[in-house]
Amino acid sequence: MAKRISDMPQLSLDDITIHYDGQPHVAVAQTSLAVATGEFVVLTGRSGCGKTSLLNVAAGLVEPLSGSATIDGRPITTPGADRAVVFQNDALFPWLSVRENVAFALRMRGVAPGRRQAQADALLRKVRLDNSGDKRIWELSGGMRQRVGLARALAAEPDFLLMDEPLGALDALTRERMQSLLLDIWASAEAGVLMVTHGIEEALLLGTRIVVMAPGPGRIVWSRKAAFGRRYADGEPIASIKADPEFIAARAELSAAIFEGETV
Ligand SMILES: Nc1ncnc2c1ncn2[C@@H]1O[C@H](COP(=O)(O)OP(=O)(O)OP(=O)(O)O)[C@@H](O)[C@H]1O
Repeated sequence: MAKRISDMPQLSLDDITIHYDGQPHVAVAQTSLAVATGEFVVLTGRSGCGKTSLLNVAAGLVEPLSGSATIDGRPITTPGADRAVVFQNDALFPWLSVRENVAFALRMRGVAPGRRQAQADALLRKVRLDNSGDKRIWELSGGMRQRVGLARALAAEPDFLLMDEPLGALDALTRERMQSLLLDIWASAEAGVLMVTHGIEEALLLGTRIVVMAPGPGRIVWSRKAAFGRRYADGEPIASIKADPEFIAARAELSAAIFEGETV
C-alpha cells in the first residue's frame, strides 16, 4: 500500500561533531544534513573530509561527540531495520547461495519460511540476477556481488538506504549499468537514499541533491539540487545527458566546489 506523504520519515543529522578517540582534531564539525523519503542525496568531497563518518552516524555505527541524529525525532543510537547499509565490498555469506543470502535478510525481517524463496527470487529479479539464485558467492563477478548486497538491503524494506561507495570497486561499464539499476530501485523503493561517492559524474547522474564536504575540519561546503537522474531513469541515453551544456556546467561547478582550497 502506498505511504501517505505525512507518514514518510525523515532522517536528520543536526549539528553533528565527530571525534575519534586518540585523534588530535575532530573528524566532522557541527554538520547538519537531512534526507527525506524520495530523495537521493549524494555526499561527495575529497578523501578524509568525513563522508563515511557522517554516513556511519546515520547508520548508528558511530556515535557523535555532540549533535543529534534522529528519524522523525527518534534518536539513532544503533543500527536498525529502518536503515539498510551497503558498503563497497559487501560482506555476503560465502557458504550460502545467492538466494539464501537474500532469504537470510527476509528471515531477519520475520518473513515466514514458506514465503522466503519466492520473495528472494522477486528481489533477485529486481537487481537483474534472475538466473543466479543457486550460484555460490565465489562464482559471481564484483558487479553481481554488489547486486546481491543490494537485494539483501532491499529485503529489509528499509526507509533509508545508506550506501558507502557502493560502485567504487567496479569497472566503468558495470558501474554505468549499476547506476541505472540504482535509479530504478530508488524510483520504486519509496526510500530515501544517502550515498557516498568520489565520482563527480556519478553524483550528478544519481543525486536529487548533491552535497560536498571539505576537510580540516570535515564540514559541508556546497550543495545543489539536480534532476539529471530523472532523465536517466526515463531512458535518456547517458551520452546525451553528459553532452547537455547544463550537465557540463554543473560538472564544472561541482568539480570546483570539491577541489576549492585544495593545497596538495
Ligand atoms: N575509526 C577511526 N578512527 C580514527 N580516525 C578515523 C576513523 N575513521 C575515520 N577517521 C578519520 O576521520 C577523518 C574522516 O574520515 P572518513 O573516512 O569519514 O572520510 P571520507 O571522506 O569518507 O574519506 P574517503 O573518501 O577517503 O573514504 C579522517 O581524518 C580519518 O582518518
